[in-house]
Amino acid sequence: MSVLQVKLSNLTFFLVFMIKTLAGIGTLRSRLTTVVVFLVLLAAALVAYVSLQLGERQMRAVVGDQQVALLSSAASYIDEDLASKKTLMMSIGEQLSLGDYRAPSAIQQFLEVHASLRDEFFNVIALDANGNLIANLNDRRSIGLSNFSKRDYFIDTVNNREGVISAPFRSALSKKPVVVVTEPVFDVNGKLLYIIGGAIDLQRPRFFGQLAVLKSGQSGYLFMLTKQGIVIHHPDQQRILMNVTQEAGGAVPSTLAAMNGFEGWVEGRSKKGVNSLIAYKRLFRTDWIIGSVYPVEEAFAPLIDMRRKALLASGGVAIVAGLLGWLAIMRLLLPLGALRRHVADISGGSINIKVFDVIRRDEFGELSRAFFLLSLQRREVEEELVRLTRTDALTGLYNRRMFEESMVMALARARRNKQYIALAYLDIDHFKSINDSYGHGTGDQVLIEFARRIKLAVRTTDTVVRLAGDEFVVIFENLADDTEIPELARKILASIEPAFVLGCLSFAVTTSIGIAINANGYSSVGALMEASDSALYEAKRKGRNGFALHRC
Ligand SMILES: Nc1nc2c(ncn2[C@@H]2O[C@H](COP(=O)(O)OP(=O)(O)OP(=O)(O)O)[C@@H](O)[C@H]2O)c(=O)[nH]1
Repeated sequence: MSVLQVKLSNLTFFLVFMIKTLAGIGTLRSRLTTVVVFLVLLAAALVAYVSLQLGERQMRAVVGDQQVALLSSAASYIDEDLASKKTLMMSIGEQLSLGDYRAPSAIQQFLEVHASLRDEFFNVIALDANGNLIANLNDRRSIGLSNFSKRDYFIDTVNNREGVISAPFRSALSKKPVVVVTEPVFDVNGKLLYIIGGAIDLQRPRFFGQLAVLKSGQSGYLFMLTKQGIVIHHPDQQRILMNVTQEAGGAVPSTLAAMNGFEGWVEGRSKKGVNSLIAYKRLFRTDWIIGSVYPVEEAFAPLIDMRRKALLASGGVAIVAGLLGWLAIMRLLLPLGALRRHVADISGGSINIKVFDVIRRDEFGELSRAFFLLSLQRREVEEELVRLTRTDALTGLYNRRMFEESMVMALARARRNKQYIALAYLDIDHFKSINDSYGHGTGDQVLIEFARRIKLAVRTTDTVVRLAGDEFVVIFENLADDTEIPELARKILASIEPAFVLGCLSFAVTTSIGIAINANGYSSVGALMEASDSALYEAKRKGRNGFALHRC
């Protein structure tokens, strides 16, 4: 599984976890806050991640290019050094040739006289055309004891008839790792007289001393090897003259690439397994390769520090933005809280539906208007239900239930105002025969018309009730005395007297009225009902279409 796949699967897992968590969070406010904080965190993390990635990539390129530039300086420094050594050898060869130095002792003396050679070379020797050692600046005792005709640098110089820079090797004379800069000396006829060679000690700081200064950071270092992989310079002295391809583990891939001509920088593991920026550059005068190793950990130390700071900064930004988001949501959702309270109040029985803010133009306004309309409809339905439970469906008068409530209150008022109260009990005479003669429907019409006439005959403050069937009651209030009662009864009888005209039918309807009177309201509903009932019985007994009056 690739790193990207791992990151994606982690992100998916995190998103699923977030959705499940959100579903479990109670209020809309807390869900919104969580979403905002989460999105801000995600955005901050993404911005930080992308910027760091871009920054890292650019920084890698800058540090890598810097390494190559560094190596180019080091390469030209070594090229210059080799060139000056070669020039010196040519000048020595020229002087030997012009001075016609032939005798080995003369050559030895010449070398010893030119002490400045020691500044540039570890040792200078002269070999005759057969490779025999004929002069040795460092040790004249070894003259004549060695032959170097098998050395590559000797063979190459003889064959090329010009000076060469040898491959590195261990000196037979000094046992030190060296490279040799040669120069052939010819007589006037072009015959090779001898070869002089200046040895450079590869461990001698002077030659590569400057390279140490050029290394990057504390843990970075420079190294040099030949195209064939022989180490010329390395901080680990043990590796000098070793061939990197033959060492344990072999050469690292980038070094193999460099041996095949690669120049530039790569990120990879060094020989010690440390992840590093490794750069390579070819020298101009030899087939040597100079390289640099710069451990990534040190190279990107500023970047790692920057990453930590960026994470802290983005975390801080996310916290502040999340906090602001939370405050904004709390502020924006205030009307929702008020709406919820209003709905709860109305469910709990409040009838004040004006609390809804129906003027708002936003979604809360729409919601408030919807709740307002809903509450209005509910109130109307409730009112209708109340009306239905209190009124008689046929006549529209109060029903028995309302009568009892009205009577209790009327009695209380009469007591309070020290007034008379009267209860008239009405029963239509021979109503059964109306039903029987004209049908039940006509009987209903009679009941409706009867109720209408009684309503008109009494004051608006008097209460008219249909108790059941053809039985009605009227509660008379605000009576100063009992003298006006008969007049009220006669008024009712008079209102019923005109013929009932129902469609094409016209007939007379009469009623009997039993009235109970009470002074000051000190009586019960039952007592008044009983008294009015017995008065009605009396009125019926007396021949109907009249009234009787009882006090209680
Ligand atoms: N059309 C109609 N008739 C009803 C209604 N409720 C009761 N009744 C009838 O009304 C009649 C009431 O008769 P009663 O009051 O008992 O007798 P009455 O004929 O009026 O005789 P008196 O009261 O003695 O004059 C019954 O026949 C009932 O069936 C109703 O809603 N509509």
